[in-house]
Amino acid sequence: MRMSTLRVALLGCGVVGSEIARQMVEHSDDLAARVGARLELAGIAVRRTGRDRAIPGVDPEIFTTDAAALVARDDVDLVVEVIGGIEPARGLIMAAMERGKSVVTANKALLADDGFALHTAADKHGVDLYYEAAVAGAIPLLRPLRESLAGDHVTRVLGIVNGTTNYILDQMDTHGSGFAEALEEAQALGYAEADPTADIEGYDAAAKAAILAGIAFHSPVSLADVHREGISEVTAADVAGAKAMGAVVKLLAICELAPGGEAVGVRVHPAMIPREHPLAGVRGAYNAVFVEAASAGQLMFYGPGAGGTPTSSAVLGDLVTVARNRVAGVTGPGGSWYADRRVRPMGETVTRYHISLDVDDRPGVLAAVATVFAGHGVSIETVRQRTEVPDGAELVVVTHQAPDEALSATVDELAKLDTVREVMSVKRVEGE
Ligand SMILES: NC(=O)C1=CN([C@@H]2O[C@H](COP(=O)(O)OP(=O)(O)OC[C@H]3O[C@@H](n4cnc5c(N)ncnc54)[C@H](O)[C@@H]3O)[C@@H](O)[C@H]2O)C=CC1
Ligand SMILES: N[C@@H](CC=O)C(=O)O
Ligand code: NA
Repeated sequence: MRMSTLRVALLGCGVVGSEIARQMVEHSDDLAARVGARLELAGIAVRRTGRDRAIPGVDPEIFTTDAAALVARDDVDLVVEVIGGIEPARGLIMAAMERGKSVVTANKALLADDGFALHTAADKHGVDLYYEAAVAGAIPLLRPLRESLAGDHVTRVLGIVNGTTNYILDQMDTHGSGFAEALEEAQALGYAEADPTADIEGYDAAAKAAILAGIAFHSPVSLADVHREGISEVTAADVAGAKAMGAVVKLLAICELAPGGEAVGVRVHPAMIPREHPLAGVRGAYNAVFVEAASAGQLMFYGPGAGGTPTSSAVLGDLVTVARNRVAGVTGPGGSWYADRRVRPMGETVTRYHISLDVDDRPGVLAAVATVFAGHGVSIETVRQRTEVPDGAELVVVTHQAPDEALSATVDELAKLDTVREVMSVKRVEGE
């Protein structure tokens, strides 16, 4: 009996798309055996044809600049979207689903912006929408959360989910590299988004945090709900200051269920973590995510979070899954947002601070500083004074846990003290 064929439209042929096409050709027999049908590239939508599009085994005639026409073709069964961004990706995915085609995408920006509507459309049209590559690249994370942990109660997801910023911070920590130089290397290696602002300013990690929180806590969370700070203001002095206290600076995504479960907190910001913490050892563009669940306890997922080849692994895994479902005439689990939880403002988050102050070196300064902390109910864990600062001193204060709003009000008031010449750096401390 002849094996049937499923025809795939590939939208986008950049870092990730070209790798998907290459592997679909190279591993076509294995993929067919796993799916129970051949996966054939029906067309590849690109922004411009005529460039050197040679992918061995791919007919140059299948490249097209008309993505909408490709998606609408009757001989296309499945659609893979790796263009990125909001439009035209959203319109193309919606059009595909309306025509009964299952979709695989790596597009975290879109999922964080409109995941609820996209899932609603997928359910309505009886198709699959899979996006494992959208969070933490190659690492299987969304499927374990949606499927393997569907019977457990997830309370916290914490991790490093942006390869570019981890690469930059790691280069700054290990080699003392400058920010710009490390960013250029990350772009050359294909880790960074087309517009690196998305990585550097934390938008990429925030989109991933929104997706993770929505799945983990069964409640819709969008990018706008995420408290976001990037790494563009992390200085060599911050990295050195962290080193001096046996810590390392990482950009963390933290999604947590508030006690009682009525609210969720979702935040992305640079934080100091102790060097002995497992996340401190995550180097280069690698990602790592801790998931804490009531019955499972602590789980850690680790691996390559960016780059064309690793990301293609997650996309092809999803493609095999939706193709198998298509062969079996079923769809996989859809969105699960039955719990309508409030998104807690950042001020309610309980955290710790590392604050570095440039102060006058004279009697009463420490007492004045301590009074400000006490006035906001913030307890100090350690104070260290360094006297290398010209005509003054550097006070480094590490706090106990306190609400973020009390900590930021403390910093605002410290900045107004006559004896404080400058608040040099403020970093949250996590992982203890
Ligand atoms: N590069 C990475 O490490 C990872 C990327 N992703 C996601 O994968 C997606 C693709 O990323 P990359 O391949 O890195 O980006 P890319 O910028 O290398 O590729 C996107 C391609 O789409 C093309 N394109 C733009 N508009 C188009 C249109 N209207 N029709 C057809 N083609 C069009 C561009 O010319 C470009 O070649 C994005 O959503 C990204 O966030 C996800 C995980 C990791
Ligand atoms: N730009 C992203 C790519 C993967 O999502 C990153 O650096 O992690
Ligand atoms: Na993933």
